[in-house]
Amino acid sequence: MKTALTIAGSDSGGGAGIQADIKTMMANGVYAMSAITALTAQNTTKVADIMEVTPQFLAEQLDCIFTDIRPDAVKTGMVASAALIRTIAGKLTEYQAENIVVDPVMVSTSRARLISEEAIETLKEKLFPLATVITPNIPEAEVLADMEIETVQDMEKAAEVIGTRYGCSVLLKGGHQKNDASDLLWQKDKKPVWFHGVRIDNPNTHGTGCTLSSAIASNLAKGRDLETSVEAAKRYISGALAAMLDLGAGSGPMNHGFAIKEEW
Ligand SMILES: Nc1ncnc2c1ncn2[C@@H]1O[C@H](COP(=O)(O)OP(=O)(O)OP(=O)(O)O)[C@@H](O)[C@H]1O
Ligand SMILES: Cc1ncc(CO)c(N)n1
Repeated sequence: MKTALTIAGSDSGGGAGIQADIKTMMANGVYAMSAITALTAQNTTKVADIMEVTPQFLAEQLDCIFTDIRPDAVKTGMVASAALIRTIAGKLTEYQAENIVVDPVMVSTSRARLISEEAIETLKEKLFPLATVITPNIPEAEVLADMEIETVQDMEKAAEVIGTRYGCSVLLKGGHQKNDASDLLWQKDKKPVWFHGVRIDNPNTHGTGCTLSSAIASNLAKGRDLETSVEAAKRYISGALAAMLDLGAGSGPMNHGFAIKEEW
């Protein structure tokens, strides 16, 4: 069985972060492992508190994982501080990790800030150059490209600016667009590719970013190329949203197990 690792924060509400990642990896047919960067006390309406692990403890988790079950792909999510990002970059380099998907998580769906200003700089400098692909949403891409994004043309420009600036492929997610939910993949020396998605009328989108990046990592772990992996991930997230789970008082989680039968 192929294996995947998520390096991210725990969401006590179960819809985003480590919990979304593990559910997604399992549903996509790979063995899931996790290195936790922080605990969040969180539900569908708020992030009440955050407790980070120390860089040393994160390093110990990564050592245990890589010296035993080698991940075929790695996904990184919420990493709030520069010291933790440096630890991750160091360990991924030391173990020559492959198929790395970096989700530059900055703000939760419930609008809580999940990264410090200083850490954004470290993310750009240390982690982006190691990434097979980074997966910013529109607000994150605006920060990374220093420009406003309103139109499809703006998305194409921003993806090119980010990819050229940081030397990695970029999947600019269009979940925050008004009309559709199409994502753009920019790769060096290739034509940009649009992955067209129909906007599903579902207000429960907690954890969509975590889920998409984990589904991409799962497919890369299975040996698929980046374009095929994004296409499969898009199908998976559309299915999870279309299942119309409705839990919690805020923007609720998706049904990650929509394709799993309930009875055995
Ligand atoms: N209503 C929707 N219908 C269909 N697809 C959607 C919808 N909302 C988001 N998506 C898709 O979900 C994926 C994640 O995109 P999005 O822009 O929501 O990420 P995000 O903002 O990082 O998520 P998060 O809310 O976890 O921070 C993308 O493939 C996007 O196109
Ligand atoms: C732990 C965690 N990671 C990522 C997100 C972004 O959705 C979140 N809300 N919580």
